[in-house]
Amino acid sequence: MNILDKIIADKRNEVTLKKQLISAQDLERYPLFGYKTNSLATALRNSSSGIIAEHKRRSPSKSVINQDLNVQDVASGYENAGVCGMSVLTDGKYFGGSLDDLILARTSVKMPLLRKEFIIDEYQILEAKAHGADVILLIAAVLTRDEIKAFSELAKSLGLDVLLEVHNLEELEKSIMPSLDMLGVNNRNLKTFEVSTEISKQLSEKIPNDFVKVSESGISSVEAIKDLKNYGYQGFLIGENFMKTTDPGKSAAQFIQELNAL
Ligand SMILES: O=C(O)c1ccccc1NCC(=O)[C@H](O)[C@H](O)COP(=O)(O)O
Repeated sequence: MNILDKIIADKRNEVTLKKQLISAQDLERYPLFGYKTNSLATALRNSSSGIIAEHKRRSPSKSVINQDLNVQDVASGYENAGVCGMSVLTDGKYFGGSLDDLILARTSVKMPLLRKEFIIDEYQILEAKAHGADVILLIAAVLTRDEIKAFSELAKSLGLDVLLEVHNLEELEKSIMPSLDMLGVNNRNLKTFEVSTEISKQLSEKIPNDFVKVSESGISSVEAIKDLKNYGYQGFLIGENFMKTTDPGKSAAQFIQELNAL
């Protein structure tokens, strides 16, 4: 069983339990459910840097990255640095995140927030909305085309943007549909955990121009971004490179300064 299969098996149990505790109707009564969302896709189209900075305490590939920081400080630091949006990992078991992190980030910043989660049920989309997200992630590797369609249409009806993530051409070809806003190529091989932006480059010409192209994972240099921009990428999801430092906001600010100077 690869890591994604393990995460999804645990997630199915987690969602079943959560649904018994809080109903979908209850989620719709949460104060943040009515929050007016901001489009990440629009922010990326209008940005020169295109950075989506992630809050990531730990991961299956790196174990502990940084457990000492306050999510509100990280969020404010990223916003002050001028990133386009923030990704907040809400999985607890594998990434040390939570929905509380999402709420805390929401109360600290106005920029678009991505709920970075392994979504396998419409319930989690309502949860994302109820906890202040602007964007959800859908992972093609763990969803059927019918699920991608139903989940993305639900998200759009709630005013959420949808980032669809793929790892290969097969996943990309099965997923393309108008209810998606951004197509993300994940550079991390989930079998070996190796990262290479080559896959983003290879798939770039297969992604129709109607979607904002996002390259995800393993990005640690401004040169890599310059290179990816030549392949049409407008969004760059960066976690570990900022989170491994004592001040992720400051690291993001320096990174953006370097990028602008290229
Ligand atoms: O990061 C992992 O080890 C990982 C393992 C299994 C599934 C997903 C995983 N990461 C989620 C992400 O997509 C990344 O956190 C995100 O793209 C940022 O990546 P990085 O800049 O390399 O931290």
